Amino acid sequence: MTLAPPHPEPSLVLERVGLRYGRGPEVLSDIDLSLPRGSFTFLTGPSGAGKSSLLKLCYLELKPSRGLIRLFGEDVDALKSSKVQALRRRIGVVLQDFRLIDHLSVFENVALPLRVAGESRNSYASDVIELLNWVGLGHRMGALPPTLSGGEKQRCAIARAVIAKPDLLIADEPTGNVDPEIGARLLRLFSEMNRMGATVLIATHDVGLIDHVSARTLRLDAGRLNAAQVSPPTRPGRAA
Ligand SMILES: Nc1ncnc2c1ncn2[C@@H]1O[C@H](COP(=O)(O)OP(=O)(O)OP(=O)(O)O)[C@@H](O)[C@H]1O
Repeated sequence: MTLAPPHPEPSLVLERVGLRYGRGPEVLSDIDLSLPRGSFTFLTGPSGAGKSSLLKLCYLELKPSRGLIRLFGEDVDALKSSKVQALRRRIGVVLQDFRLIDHLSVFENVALPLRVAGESRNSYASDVIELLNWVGLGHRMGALPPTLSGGEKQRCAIARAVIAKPDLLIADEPTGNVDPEIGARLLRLFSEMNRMGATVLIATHDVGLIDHVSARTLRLDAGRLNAAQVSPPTRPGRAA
């Protein structure tokens, strides 16, 4: 029998991280952040505080100007780029600009992480269809992204982020373009991923979202992270 280590390595650790764009001022300063494995964290803060920039550091789209990032126990700075790419494939990401591939259908966009992982269409088709039905895109499976509404693009991006059951799920305003009912449904999806073991980090202005799940909430103000607090759900049970 193999016993789990008493203190498993956090999914992500940032130590004294700072970020500046080019020669501009530091937009993030002295960020200390640890995401324990299987944790659920919300990131809030006013527009321009640096939430999107911090998420981009977390999924290694940006390099910090100073400080250290450890992802899944690995010091990112010391890794070869092939290893960095392998670590990034363990992250599901939902970005504000969605980054869907315009010439691939909704189905193909969502299936892409599985295709890249070498799975055959036969093995994943029913999972992709089930997930698309769950996010309310069952009727748009053959559509190309440029023909989708903002909310449909967002749901497609979320489905793509979760289809491969990532170890770490990072989402930037994932309910920004949908009505409250669909927002609650999407939050259920994130909660379910978390229940299955994924570490979840969501940046949001949506206080309603935060109120519906028991999670740690971090606040960014002018590029600095404030002490954590745990927000119990205002309603009993898990996500709405
Ligand atoms: N590519 C870039 N080049 C230069 N400055 C940038 C770039 N991206 C963001 N910034 C600056 O970094 C700061 C933080 O921006 P960021 O988008 O991370 O904030 P945010 O909290 O996500 O804002 P919002 O809630 O409006 O999305 C802002 O001052 C912004 O102007």
